[in-house]
Amino acid sequence: MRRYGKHTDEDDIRQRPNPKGNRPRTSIRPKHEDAAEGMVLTVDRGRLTCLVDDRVVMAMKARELGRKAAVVGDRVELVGDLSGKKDTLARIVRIGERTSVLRRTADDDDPFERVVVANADQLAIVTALADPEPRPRLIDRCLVAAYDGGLEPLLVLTKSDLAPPDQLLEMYGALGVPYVVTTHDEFVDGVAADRVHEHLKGRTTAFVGHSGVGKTTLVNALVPKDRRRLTGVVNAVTGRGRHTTTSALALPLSSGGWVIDTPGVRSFGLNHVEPSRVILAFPDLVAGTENCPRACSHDEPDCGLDAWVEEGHADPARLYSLRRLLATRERREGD
Ligand SMILES: Nc1nc2c(ncn2[C@@H]2O[C@H](COP(=O)(O)OP(=O)(O)OP(=O)(O)O)[C@@H](O)[C@H]2O)c(=O)[nH]1
Ligand SMILES: [Zn+2]
Repeated sequence: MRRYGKHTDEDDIRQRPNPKGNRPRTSIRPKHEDAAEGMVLTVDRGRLTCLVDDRVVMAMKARELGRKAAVVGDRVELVGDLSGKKDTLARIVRIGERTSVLRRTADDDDPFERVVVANADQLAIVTALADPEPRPRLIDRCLVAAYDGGLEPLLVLTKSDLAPPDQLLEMYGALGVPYVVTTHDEFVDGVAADRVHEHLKGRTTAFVGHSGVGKTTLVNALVPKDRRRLTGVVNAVTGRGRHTTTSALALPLSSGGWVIDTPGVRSFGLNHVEPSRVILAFPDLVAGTENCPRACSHDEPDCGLDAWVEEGHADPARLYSLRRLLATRERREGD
């Protein structure tokens, strides 16, 4: 169902098969040769806050871009007033090719995938070890979204003062996902932020998490207020110090990387996911798909991976993990 009336700050993409299999032609160039490059920091009802050099510039999408929306993390080209002064508005005339896309589908039967964040290298999946209880299926779904979109996952397990991480770590051991465990006291003395920061240096990391897991506590510790002011992000967004939009928000790290905070998620629709993209995150299994039927879901009786693993080419635990992740594409109650 298309909700034309409802504005979201994410990029909706209609899934249309392309019968010729060729790439769609783009209608850009040769105009705007003098356009400046920038990065989208946040989006609020069609107004985009962009970083151009070291200035924060408000912009809107040029009509010529059509339905394609710029999202947080997009590299864009802008024309018009780029001074960043109050009440000025630039125009985004080009959206650069994306190196990665964090997508979600609002519901699994929603034909529209939404790009939430573009060009992030890493997806930090923030999960509390208690209060709220960890939800492994939500973690699995986030992992699938990361693998599908070309982001490397990082597990951030918070509130270890309330419950131990052993069980979760065992569950994700075979996947080899890097992880950090934090406690309440470590936030107070700054150790937690430093330890997480080690994984973020020079990279762009999107943070996702269920409401209440401690994501805000973590992001605030990683990007203190004075750093936010450095790029004027806080004032530029709402003037109220806390962004209240449906959009993600890019915040600069002192190490040169970016933290992209996303609104709390309750679910993570995976309608858009392609098993053929997910398996690329399992390089030890890719060679075993040679004997798979065409468009194999890798979770069906004829899948070639069973024989491959039986022959001892790969660890059965890895195939089990892959199948568990692929199975989360089917929605169950509580997702
Ligand atoms: N015990 C304990 N509590 C924590 C820890 N980190 C955060 N909290 C608490 O957990 C609660 C939720 O933290 P937030 O940072 O607001 O969580 P959030 O994920 O941003 O949640 P929303 O703002 O609802 O999206 C707060 O009361 C924090 O003080 C921790 O390591 N241990
Ligand atoms: Zn297969």
